[in-house]
Amino acid sequence: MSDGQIIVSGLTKHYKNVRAVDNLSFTVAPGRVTGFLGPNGAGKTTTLRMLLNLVRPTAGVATISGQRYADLPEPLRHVGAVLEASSAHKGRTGINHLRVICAAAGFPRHRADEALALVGLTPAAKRKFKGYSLGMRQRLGIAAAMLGDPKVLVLDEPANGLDPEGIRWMRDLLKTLAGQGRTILVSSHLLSEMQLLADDLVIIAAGKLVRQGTVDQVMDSMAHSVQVRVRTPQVDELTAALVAQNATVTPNGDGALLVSGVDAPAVGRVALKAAVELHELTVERPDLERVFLELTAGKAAIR
Ligand SMILES: Nc1ncnc2c1ncn2[C@@H]1O[C@H](COP(=O)(O)OP(=O)(O)OP(=O)(O)O)[C@@H](O)[C@H]1O
Repeated sequence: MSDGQIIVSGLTKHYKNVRAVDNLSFTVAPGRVTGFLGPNGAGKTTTLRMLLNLVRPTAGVATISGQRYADLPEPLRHVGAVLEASSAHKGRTGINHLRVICAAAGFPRHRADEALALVGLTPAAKRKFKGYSLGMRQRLGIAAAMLGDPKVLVLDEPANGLDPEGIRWMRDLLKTLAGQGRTILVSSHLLSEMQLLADDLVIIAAGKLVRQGTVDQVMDSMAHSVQVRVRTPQVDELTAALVAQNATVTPNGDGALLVSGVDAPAVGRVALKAAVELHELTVERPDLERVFLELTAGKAAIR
């Protein structure tokens, strides 16, 4: 029951004419930060809402630690969720907002202080919510989700509105929580964010799974776009030798060559065999932004 694994299996949600989520299956492991990534309208929020029993699936099932959310004996102690920017009674202080939730959920009152400290809001404990910045509201939302000390944390676009320092803070917090063995599932439509935040990625487009794996695996799955950057004083000899091995060679304009179709060791071997001197041999990995665009292109029609 406490393993914290999330399993999404054949999950489907149809609204009138829209297949918001379409036979989606993936797993989320405990002890890791999983980025749930997709362009706007891909179906992320709908998926998270089905996971949390807020939307009824048309088909399929989502379980947390082997049970549907609705069947978890103490859901708030098992799963914390931040689905949109935290809202609270405007005149209430941050600490009182959390104490009210503790009282309603039956959590000990001291959890409010602990959760506020966890998100670094202790100095603003007695300030009213209406004076909180968007970043502070996001932090308060996470504090509220953590009140039950949950094994699983689900966050929908938590970095929205955060400045770079706020995003850094969020990354450190989520990595710490994952390091404690918790399952962290965090959605975003922004790649740059996920590149910083996530260990694993689940990428969806138009309600369907596009890729799942570690950040590195997802990158490697796009191996055809990996290029080898090479520099040599014998450009013509090396180009001819590589082309003979079916590699594609493109001058980079700065004196270097970009080679695709063969990996870096192969370029080294070809150069050695052709007695070509190398001054540089590096792997140019595509950035996640490019991978993401390639993966979701054409599937992410604006809906
Ligand atoms: N209650 C609803 N009724 C009808 N269509 C809906 C409803 N909720 C979502 N949709 C549609 O389902 C699709 C997926 O929406 P969803 O909000 O899950 O995507 P998302 O990936 O979270 O996108 P965003 O990042 O823009 O929030 C969209 O086309 C959306 O318009």
